[in-house]
This record gives sequence, C-alpha cells and structure tokens, in this order.
Amino acid sequence: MRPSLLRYAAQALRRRDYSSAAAAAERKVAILGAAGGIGQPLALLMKLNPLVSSLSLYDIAGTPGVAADVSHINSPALVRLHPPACIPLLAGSSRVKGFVGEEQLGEALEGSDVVIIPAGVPRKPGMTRDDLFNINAGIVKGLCTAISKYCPNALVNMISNPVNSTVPIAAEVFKKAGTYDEKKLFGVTTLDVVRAKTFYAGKANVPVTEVNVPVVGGHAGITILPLFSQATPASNALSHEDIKALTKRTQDGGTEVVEAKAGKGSATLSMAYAGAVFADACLKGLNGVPDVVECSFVQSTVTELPFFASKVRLGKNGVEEVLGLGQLSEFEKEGLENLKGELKSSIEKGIKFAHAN
Ligand SMILES: NC(=O)C1=CN([C@@H]2O[C@H](COP(=O)(O)OP(=O)(O)OC[C@H]3O[C@@H](n4cnc5c(N)ncnc54)[C@H](O)[C@@H]3O)[C@@H](O)[C@H]2O)C=CC1
Ligand SMILES: O=C([O-])CC(=O)C(=O)O
Repeated sequence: MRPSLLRYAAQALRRRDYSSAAAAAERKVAILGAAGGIGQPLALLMKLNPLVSSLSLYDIAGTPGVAADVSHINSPALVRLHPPACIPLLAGSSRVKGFVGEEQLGEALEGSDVVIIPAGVPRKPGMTRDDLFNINAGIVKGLCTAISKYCPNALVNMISNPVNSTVPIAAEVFKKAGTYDEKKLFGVTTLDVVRAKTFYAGKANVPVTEVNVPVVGGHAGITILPLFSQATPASNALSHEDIKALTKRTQDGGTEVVEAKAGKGSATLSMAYAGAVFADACLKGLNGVPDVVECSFVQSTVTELPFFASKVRLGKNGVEEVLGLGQLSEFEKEGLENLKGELKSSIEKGIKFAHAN
C-alpha cells in the first residue's frame, strides 16, 4: 500500500529534523534528579529535542526504568544511564550507554554541555520554598561539587528550590573549587514567565503563543515580579486591579499547584515544560543561534543584589549579556523595593551555608 500523503509528509519532516540536528554540534545534557516528578517528563522532553545528542539521566533511585523507557523513543539523543543496574535492561541497544563503578555520578556528568538539576524534595501544603532549604541545600552542594570536578565548563540550570538560595550555594561551591564562571550558572525561573504569559493571555484575551512578559527578581513569593507593563501584545483593557491580581496569581502560582496536589508535591509537568524551554535556549545559545533571550536568576549588577532574575541574552559561553529592567510602572517599582529584603536574606543564607558546610 502506498503511504498516505500525511504519512509521507510526516516522514519528510522527521528526516529534516534529523538532518538539522546532525548539522548542529554534538551536545550532551545531564539531568540530576531524573527519576522525580519533574525529572521524568523533563527527560522525555529533552529526548525529543533535536539539539541533544546524548542524554544522561542520574538519580539516587529509579533511573533504570526511566532511562529504559525514554531510550526507546526514536529520536537522536542517546540516553546514558545511572545506576548501572539498568544495563541488562538495555543490552542490545546500540544507542544507549551504561555506567559502572563507584563514580557513576562522575560518568553521568563527564562531557556535559548542560546540567539540569531538579533533584531534591518538593513542597507540601503550608510550606514555603525556604522550608526545603535544610534538605535541598545539602543535595545541591553535593551535586555541584561533582559538577566542578567532572564537567566544570557545563552550563548549570538550577531548578531545585529554594532557587534564591540554591544558586548562591552553587556559586560558592564552584568558587571554592576554582571553577566558578558566572556566565554558566542559571536559576531556572522560566515557570514564572510561563505562568505570567498564560494568565496575561487569558485576562487580556490575546493569543497565548504571541505573549511575552518579563519576570524579574527571584523565585519565591513576592520576589517573583512580573513586569506586565512591558507585556506584549500590549493591552489597554486591563485595569490596575487586574494587574495587581495577575501579579499575585503569578507570585502564588507554585502554591496554587501545591494546594491542588494536596500533599502529592508541586508543579512537575509545567516545570518540565519550562525547564525544557530554558535548556533549549541554553543549547541554542551554545550553538551560536543569535538573539536568544530568556529570564533567569543569575549573578547580576542590575540591582545592588549579587543575584537577580532578569532577561539574559544567551550565547556560546552561556550568559552573553544581562539585560536591564527597562521602564517600570509605579506598581512595579514598589514591588521591586519590597522584594529586595527577602531576596537578599535568601541569597545570604545560601552563601553562609556553603561556607559553613
Ligand atoms: N525552579 C522552579 O520553578 C521549580 C522548582 N521545583 C523544585 O524542584 C525540585 C524537585 O521537584 P520534584 O521533581 O517535584 O520532586 P520529586 O521528589 O518528585 O523528585 C526529586 C528527585 O530528586 C532525587 N534526588 C534526591 N536526592 C538526590 C541526589 N542527591 N542526587 C540526585 N537525585 C536526587 C529524588 O530521588 C527524586 O527522584 C524541588 O526542590 C522543587 O521545589 C519545582 C517546581 C518548580
Ligand atoms: O511552588 C513550589 O514549591 C514549586 C515551584 O517553585 C513552583 O511551582 O514555582
């Protein structure tokens, strides 16, 4: 039977995707915490990304199943596995490599261009992100120590909360190891942007795919500051009360999901999407695609705080340029002043932890 036109077109598209991926540089992505609520769908999305030629999935448990599952997808990324128990599951697959020996984390990381970290515990109702500090700070510190040893040049995408503290922890770990490059460390705040876009599109009644909203500050409560005055397409249908409500909903977006999940964790699917969008932007920057701009929590001089989320231009070395805040409304100026105290103390808490431990 002759293939239908539709199937023919799909095959042609697939061939084009594969050839353009082959033309790009070989890129290895590692996900640490890959068997978790975020890690699994993120592994799926990164396996589908044609810019990824090798995908390394690391966790303290559960990775064999995830890696076996994801590795069967007929996309070019090659899945690397940890721990080694997964090897027999995948014997016979020429696209998959396993890890053996005591230093599997090292092998998972070696040669990585981008390391995404969604490892650590999520919130339950009634908790703040800062309540995760005691457990997640140590996890992040350990993983960053390994990164500084095995792939010191990788771009690090920090998802683990509290991002306002885990990013400063990572910076201090890298400084101590002599591998810190401020251009290569990113707190992933893309989910705040994703939410701001969705909520704005709904309220302003504009097509969501066309919406852009910068979100600056940090990634917890009032430190999340969406700049709806700069949203595009602009809308004059929104009142000040609407903007206040959209701001609050964006700031409370994580809590909205935590409460809806009622004890079963926090945002995973939307976070995996956001994490995949940000990692894709990092890969495009590395590959020399011009004008790749995303918001991220990075080392910054945009304010007096040492780390701050704002628009960042991504390039071959990571951060090419940290962009300024642009014109703010009076409401946003007030929000900016109000967030500084909390953000400063979260940053200092991270730095203090890294020095003391
Ligand atoms: N930046 C952001 O916008 C967001 C951040 N998060 C944060 O992401 C983190 C993960 O969330 P979920 O995936 O929902 O949690 P989860 O509990 O479902 O998964 C976490 C995974 O990390 C693994 N893990 C723990 N210690 C590890 C270690 N030392 N090395 C490697 N893996 C380790 C666990 O085994 C587990 O598989 C949480 O801290 C959460 O607060 C969640 C949503 C949005
Ligand atoms: O709210 C949480 O704990 C997880 C998170 O960071 C988010 O969904 O923005």
